[in-house]
Amino acid sequence: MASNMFSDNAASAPSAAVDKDDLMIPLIDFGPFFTGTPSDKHRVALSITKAFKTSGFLYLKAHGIPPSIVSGVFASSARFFARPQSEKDSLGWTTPQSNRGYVAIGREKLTTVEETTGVETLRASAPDIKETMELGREGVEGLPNRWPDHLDDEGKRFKETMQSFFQMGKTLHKHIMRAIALGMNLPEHFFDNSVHAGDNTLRLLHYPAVSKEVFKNNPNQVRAGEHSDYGSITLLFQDRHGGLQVRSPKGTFVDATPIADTIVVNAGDLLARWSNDTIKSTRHRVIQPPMPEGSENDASEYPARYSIAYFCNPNSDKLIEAFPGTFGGEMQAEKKYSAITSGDYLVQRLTATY
Ligand SMILES: O=C(O)CCC(=O)C(=O)O
Ligand SMILES: [Fe+2]
Repeated sequence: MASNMFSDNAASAPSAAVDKDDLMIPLIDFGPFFTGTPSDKHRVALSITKAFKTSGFLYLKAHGIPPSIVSGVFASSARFFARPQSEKDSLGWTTPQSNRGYVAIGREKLTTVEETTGVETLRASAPDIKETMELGREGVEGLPNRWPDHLDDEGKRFKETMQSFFQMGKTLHKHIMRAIALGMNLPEHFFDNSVHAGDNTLRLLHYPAVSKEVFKNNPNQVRAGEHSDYGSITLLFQDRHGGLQVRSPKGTFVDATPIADTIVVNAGDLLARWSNDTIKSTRHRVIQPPMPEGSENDASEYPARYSIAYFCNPNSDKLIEAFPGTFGGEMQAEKKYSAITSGDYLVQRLTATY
């Protein structure tokens, strides 16, 4: 019956988490992808793929990582950043090839400027006000993680917590890639062998409390500069303070306000390239959070913010070139990019920003 069909569709349609200046970011329930009928699964896959093709961003709930695990990772991250600076510096990030270790405030400048000289100028005028800890896949020859486990018991627990969370992110990446495969009319397991290594980066971020003066005195000041992500997809866990903004088709920046127990998922440049630009990698940035109404407005500082960005990547040795259905055919679309391995591409991009 037509009316039933209509109400079924209406009930299952994703709601808009953000809808401003032609930027629509849906909130998608991933649950039915795991437990629903094949048609539920297909419907979820299509809404995920549609979001990646339009805004490049979505919010995901029922993604399979329990909220208690996420809060444990946030707490462990906060304790890590509260360590003395000398301890953190002893675990410092070294090379783009490794991309592992602690990155102090001002070291990385996220930007859209591809040339290193431009990055240098920006870094000098308005460095990102953030510190990060980058954690990679374990067991890669010559590229060890910089764990604090030799420091104390807390350091040992940090290592266990992050290793276990790393595996959860890897699994979620696989499931989202399966949704994309279905949504792009490919076999569900099409990407499995391209992402199974888990060459991902778990980045813990801490944006320290900052005096309001800092932003007032420098209009270019941000917490993290405008950029797009480099890999396949990013799983972003935010705390309750906002500040993340996504660039709209109109060129404005629109708040991606935190929604409890959801993650923000966005497509990265490698997925855009892999999909022959049918999927969008959208620019975003982090600014000072909007201040809540009331007494906090009088505070002289913006509060600290923590986030967790789990950058998913194809296997390092995977040759990335347009996948089937995104070139040729009726649209007569050309392959827009030459093939490059995921590992080489990421090193190129990281070299430009550090
Ligand atoms: O902290 C955030 O909310 C976003 C961080 C981010 O975009 C990044 O590290 O690539
Ligand atoms: Fe990002």
